[in-house]
Amino acid sequence: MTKTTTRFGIIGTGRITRRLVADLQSTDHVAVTAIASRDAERARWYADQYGIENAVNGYDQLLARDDVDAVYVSLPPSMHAEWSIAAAESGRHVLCEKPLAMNLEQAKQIDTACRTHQVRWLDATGWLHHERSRAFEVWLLEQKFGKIGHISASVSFYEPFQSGDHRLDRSLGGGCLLDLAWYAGGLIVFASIDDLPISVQATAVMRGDVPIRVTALIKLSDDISATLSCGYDTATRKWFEIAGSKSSLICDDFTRPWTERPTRCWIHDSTGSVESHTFEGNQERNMIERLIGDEDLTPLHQQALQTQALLDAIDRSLQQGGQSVEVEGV
Ligand SMILES: NC(=O)C1=CN([C@@H]2O[C@H](COP(=O)(O)OP(=O)(O)OC[C@H]3O[C@@H](n4cnc5c(N)ncnc54)[C@H](OP(=O)(O)O)[C@@H]3O)[C@@H](O)[C@H]2O)C=CC1
Ligand SMILES: O=C1CO[C@H](CO)[C@@H](O)[C@@H]1O
Repeated sequence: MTKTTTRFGIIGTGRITRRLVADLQSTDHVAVTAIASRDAERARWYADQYGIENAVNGYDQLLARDDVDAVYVSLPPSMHAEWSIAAAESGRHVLCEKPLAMNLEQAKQIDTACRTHQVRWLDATGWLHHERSRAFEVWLLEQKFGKIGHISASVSFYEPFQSGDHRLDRSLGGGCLLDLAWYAGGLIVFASIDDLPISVQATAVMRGDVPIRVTALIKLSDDISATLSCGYDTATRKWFEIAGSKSSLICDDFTRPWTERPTRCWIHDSTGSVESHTFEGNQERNMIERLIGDEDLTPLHQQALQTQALLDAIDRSLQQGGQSVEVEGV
């Protein structure tokens, strides 16, 4: 894409839309021209509230407009594939909320539709685009921590759900597996470099048919293991650790949703020395810039598909009573 303005249309008016709209509007070469809701009055309210020129009644009506170059799909997970594919088929670039889809098959369909229609896509997984993640990547590639033995990722928020919250509705993609393990699983995939997850054993705490805590033991190779734990039942926890033969990286704030405050990580070695690093930046703006830029996004697409494959395997293990299952290669 050139440095002309990319005009975004937003589909959905949920909680996260309120946050991302500001990041879209404050990114250079981006304008938000329209927002669509299932409800005309809600679209009007959002448009007025956030200074968006056009309020659109119905998602398909947004795709029929000629002032939209890219679509931000901000809907419950069960609707991500349908509307991302529809956006791609109408020639629009796609920024789809996390989790990319309900499963790997749908995720691949989104990727294929975007390739076929030659549009760019990203899932809106902010942490991947933080300055800190770039530093982690460099450290991993230069083997700063020595030989990796274990990776641990944990994401929890205590959720006193409002009734009707889509996160408690399985048919809409509710539950912490898709919602929160997307973050933790993504981190494990990100940190594993060439040793992608190969098998998984998982257990869950359920509320009705929806997992509200998921814990998984993941094998990356014969000598690398990972643990993942996510839930709605404990206070906020966003923990990530990469333990290597020389040192361990510890980060206690890795998803950093919705704030621009500085974030830290620590590297502990076996002599007891601790190195501290502080990072700043707006991960969401970085993400939007990458989407509208001309960088090859294939590695980020692979990361998303591999994360989705890991979540599929965790789900299969849960359905099989916690048995060890293989992770499909992507
Ligand atoms: N990147 C991040 O940091 C975050 C990402 N998310 C992700 O964003 C997505 C949306 O989450 P969130 O904003 O919390 O969701 P909300 O439930 O607050 O909003 C979802 C929106 O989707 C639309 N919608 C369409 N059909 C339905 C339906 N059947 N039930 C409920 N809503 C429907 C509604 O908009 P309308 O009726 O106006 O059309 C609604 O406002 C999820 O995939 C979630 O995982 C969430 C929080 C943080
Ligand atoms: O991605 C997310 C970040 O935090 C929320 C907790 O309030 C999650 O439920 C959400 O989907």
